[in-house]
Amino acid sequence: MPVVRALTKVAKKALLAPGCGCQVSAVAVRHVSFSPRQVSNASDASFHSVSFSETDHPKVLITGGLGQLGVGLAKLLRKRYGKNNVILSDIRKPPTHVFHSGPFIYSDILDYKNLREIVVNNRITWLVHYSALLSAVGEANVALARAVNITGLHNILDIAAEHGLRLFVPSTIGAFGPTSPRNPTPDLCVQRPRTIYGVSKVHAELMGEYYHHRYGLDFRCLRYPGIISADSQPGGGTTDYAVQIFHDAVKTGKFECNLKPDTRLPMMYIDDCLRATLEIMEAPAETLSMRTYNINAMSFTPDELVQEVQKQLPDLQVTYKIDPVRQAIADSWPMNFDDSNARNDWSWKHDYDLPELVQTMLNFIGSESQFAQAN
Ligand SMILES: NC(=O)C1=CN([C@@H]2O[C@H](COP(=O)(O)OP(=O)(O)OC[C@H]3O[C@@H](n4cnc5c(N)ncnc54)[C@H](O)[C@@H]3O)[C@@H](O)[C@H]2O)C=CC1
Ligand SMILES: CC(=O)[C@H](N)C(=O)O
Repeated sequence: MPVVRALTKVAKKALLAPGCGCQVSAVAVRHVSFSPRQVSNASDASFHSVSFSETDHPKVLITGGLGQLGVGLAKLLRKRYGKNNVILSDIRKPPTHVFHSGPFIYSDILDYKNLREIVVNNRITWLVHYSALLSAVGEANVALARAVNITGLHNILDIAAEHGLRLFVPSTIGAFGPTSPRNPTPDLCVQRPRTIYGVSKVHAELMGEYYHHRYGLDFRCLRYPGIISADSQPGGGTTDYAVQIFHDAVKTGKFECNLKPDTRLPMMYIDDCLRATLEIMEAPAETLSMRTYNINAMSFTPDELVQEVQKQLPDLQVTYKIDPVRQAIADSWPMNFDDSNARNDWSWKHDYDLPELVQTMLNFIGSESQFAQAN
């Protein structure tokens, strides 16, 4: 598969480069007057939150923008800030409609110099860091997940701190583990995830908060539940079944589920997720009592989802063939997410519960499939 080959090549390059972290450090120290790696004591901390004036539009860069979430986020942000103020980037080739919908640029987050050029040349003020390997693909390629999710994040943090960017990095329900309280899971509790994905996301939360306190980096982070979208495909996670069921139900009337029928996980419709992202990015700093928030909308099991879909498509046939890797991951994740801090601090509120989600997904995929048949 070309994408997998490209990713593996990138990872090998990063991992085999002599002291790949040190190379980045050398670049930062040589060319930048202020670098987190140069600041020797807290009183010198001199990275101030964006010189961005609230009356100006931000200039946004989205990394890993061709995955499940990036294209939708770019569409939302472009509507608000103008088409040319939001740049999508990825290491993959964009489909034609994405390429023509606004600025797209190649960016490998493991290439620090290239990242810095993009930020400088485009006068970026906000960075949304979406590049990652998700939970299931991460377990299948730990070395690559470590490079992209951890080394890549280090590059992003340094670039954001050096250039005074507002930085958004999503975390996940996967940042919790079997020893966390699971029903519900609060913002602050034991976090001992058992996947490289989860470990890298806890690392991202802690590093972002550290850079915020140490260097004044304007770091903002939401822990997303499993995200469900109709017009973009998930990238290899544990919650992917909750997207696939809609496509299979409409196209074949049959669905094989890879999680047990009673596996309960927090989930959210993509529109709520993207709106939450916009809201946390726009929230005045003084409303944020924390820098990493849980957000939630609903929580369901495969069995409950099937029952809701069958209200619309009663002939849907469902079988279960459990994937042991995904099942073990799901069994260690939150069942319900406590997002009361987000609701109190910056008035987070979801719009979609399970019935609206199912109706919206079936309407979208159904009309798309009718259109395809007619053409
Ligand atoms: N989709 C979901 O259900 C959830 C997503 N998130 C987080 O949201 C973010 C976006 O998620 P998705 O869009 O679903 O992910 P995805 O897996 O669909 O897309 C990730 C993108 O990162 C790109 N990428 C990989 N290596 C790269 C590199 N070296 N340089 C630049 N780009 C690279 C890939 O080409 C891909 O387009 C991720 O950080 C993920 O952890 C968190 C919780 C739930
Ligand atoms: C919840 C997530 O972070 C993602 N969808 C995954 O299942 O890995």
